[in-house]
Amino acid sequence: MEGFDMLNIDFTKEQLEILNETGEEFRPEKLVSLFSRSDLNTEELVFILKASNALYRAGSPILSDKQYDIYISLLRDQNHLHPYLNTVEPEPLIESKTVELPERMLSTEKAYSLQDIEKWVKRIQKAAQETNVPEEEIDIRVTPKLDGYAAYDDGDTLYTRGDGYRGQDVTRAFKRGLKVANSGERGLGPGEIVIKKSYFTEVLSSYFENSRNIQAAIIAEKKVDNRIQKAIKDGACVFYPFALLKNNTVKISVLMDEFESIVEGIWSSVDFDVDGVILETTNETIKKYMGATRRNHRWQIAFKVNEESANVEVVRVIPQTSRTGRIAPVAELVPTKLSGVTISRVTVHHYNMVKTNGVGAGAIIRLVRSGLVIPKIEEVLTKVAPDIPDSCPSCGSHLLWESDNLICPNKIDCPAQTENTLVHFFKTLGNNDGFGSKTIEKLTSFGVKYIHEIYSLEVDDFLKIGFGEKTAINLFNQLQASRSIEIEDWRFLSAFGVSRLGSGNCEKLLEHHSLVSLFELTVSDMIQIDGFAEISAEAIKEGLENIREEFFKVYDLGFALRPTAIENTEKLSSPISGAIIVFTGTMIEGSRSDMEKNAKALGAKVGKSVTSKTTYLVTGDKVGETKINAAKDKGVKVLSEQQYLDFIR
Ligand SMILES: NC(=O)c1ccc[n+]([C@@H]2O[C@H](COP(=O)([O-])OP(=O)(O)OC[C@H]3O[C@@H](n4cnc5c(N)ncnc54)[C@H](O)[C@@H]3O)[C@@H](O)[C@H]2O)c1
Ligand SMILES: [Zn+2]
Repeated sequence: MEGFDMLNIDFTKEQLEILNETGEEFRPEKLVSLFSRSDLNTEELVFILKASNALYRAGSPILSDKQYDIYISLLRDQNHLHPYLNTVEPEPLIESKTVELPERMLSTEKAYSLQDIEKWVKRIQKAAQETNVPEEEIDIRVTPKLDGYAAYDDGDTLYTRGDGYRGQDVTRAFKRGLKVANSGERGLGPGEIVIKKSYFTEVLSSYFENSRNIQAAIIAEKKVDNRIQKAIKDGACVFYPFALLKNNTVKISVLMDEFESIVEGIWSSVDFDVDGVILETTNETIKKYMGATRRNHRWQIAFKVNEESANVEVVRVIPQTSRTGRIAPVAELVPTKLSGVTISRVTVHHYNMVKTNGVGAGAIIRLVRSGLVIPKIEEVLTKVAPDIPDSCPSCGSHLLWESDNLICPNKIDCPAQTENTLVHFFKTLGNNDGFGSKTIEKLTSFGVKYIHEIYSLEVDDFLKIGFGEKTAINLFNQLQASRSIEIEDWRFLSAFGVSRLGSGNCEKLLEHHSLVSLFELTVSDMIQIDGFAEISAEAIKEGLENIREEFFKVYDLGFALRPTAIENTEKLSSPISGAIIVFTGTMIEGSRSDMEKNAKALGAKVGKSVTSKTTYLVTGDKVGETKINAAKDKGVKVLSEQQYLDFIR
């Protein structure tokens, strides 16, 4: 059967113990015999699933996720109503007592291919049609799927997911010093307990086999190991609420076109174990309409990939000078097939890696490709003495080390840097054709160095440089088009390729300041804006200073720039801006979720339950005296729905 040939059926001592402890009759010999068969009946499939789940939850999986999910789909084919498919796979109990969860916690539907995602997108679009939601209003939020221990924080109690309805009280984890990621507050609902990958590798990996063992220890009743206690104190273990996750939210119409780069970006956006990405629509009407099965939300899906790896020989490592002068080491490989495509080159992180890991001709590396993601070097199996260049392959300048990187310091006339900067400009604008690396190479060989010089070229000039007549006219027309077709001002700015000014940061800055005024910002202006730390603000300021002259030469040519909307000032001037509000009880004038959304739009934060940090408790109908008094005791101001509405109006 496909996907099962690499199955490891030697049980470890730990796995045998786990199977034993479940108290069920999961005999290892029976499992082994079932694993080798492809004609399983329903009962046998469920046996495999239950036993594998027990091993997986205890931190010692016997199957890969893909293999497990194949068994799930076999069971679904035989009986899609089977109870095992309609529940959340249970976690082992840490102690016997369970408590009801404040909100149901579900599993997710899985997709392993683009086709699966396309089908899901179609279902969302259908739901949108049926509820009269225009296509442009469907946003898809993409977040990393954290591979930790699922938990729920209502502000007072921390719960495990349990069976999705009832979990266990593990508030003790917070008492042990566990923090909420991103210095977030308590009460943000569902999330995962996770451990920083880098910390695990550097500090814990010689003592613990995997991070799952540690996650389990953080919430366990028994005393925590000193190393784990230190990891908690160091902030390496955190509870990460999904609400705080870095996300990429895109219109549904562009999702499939940009799928690879979105997945790649999100997959590597956190320093935690990630086993996929979560896609979900954020439109409340659609969410409500689609609802959930007993196992998963229909408006959410997890994209997972099957990882493949191969040991590959390096032919040589070629240095390539990038736009910023960084020398990128590119390893040429003996062509190797991996997840269906032939791979013949892979980028090594930086030259320090080449040096310390001995990547050079003859080295053997382990190459991993996770589904669509670009392959990467997982490990260097056989090191060799590497070749470290000392001069720039493009301009011959003497290279300098700057932390992990080799840098060509020749900012002014290194052809590679010039070419890549120009290519980057036109590629980022994205509203023109023809200025790819071949054209740019030709132009620079004639001494063109700057963007504004390209814009001064006439048809005649292109002819003189050696372009054919048709191409010359086309290039000239494309230049005009690139100025008259409207583009967002953040895109225009990011086209200049200032380090740390990718499109995201450009947009964030432009939400607070106009394009031209960015050049006058001080570091302290910049760090007022959410997401800018001092170091990046300094780098951005320096970067802007470096492009100032060229930027204004280009800007003055007149582009059709669409300004980014400046952040809503209504938000900042509203009476509840910055307040933390909890809504409770049945509201009369509108639904509670609408009120919560409105409060957020007015700049407030909405909490799930009252803590000493809460500013207001807004009470609807039928709220008990005890609840109100408890809030007052915590110093929280209590408002009735009407008082609250008067207050914000
Ligand atoms: N290898 C095995 O033997 C084995 C056994 C059992 C289960 N599994 C794997 O686990 C899956 C089912 O387990 P599950 O239900 O615990 O997990 P899941 O893979 O279905 O994921 C659902 C969970 O993802 C979490 N999550 C992480 N990041 C999130 C984000 N950004 N947004 C929303 N939710 C996020 C949530 O806690 C949610 O409960 C199986 O499909 C299989 O892949 C493997
Ligand atoms: Zn150079």
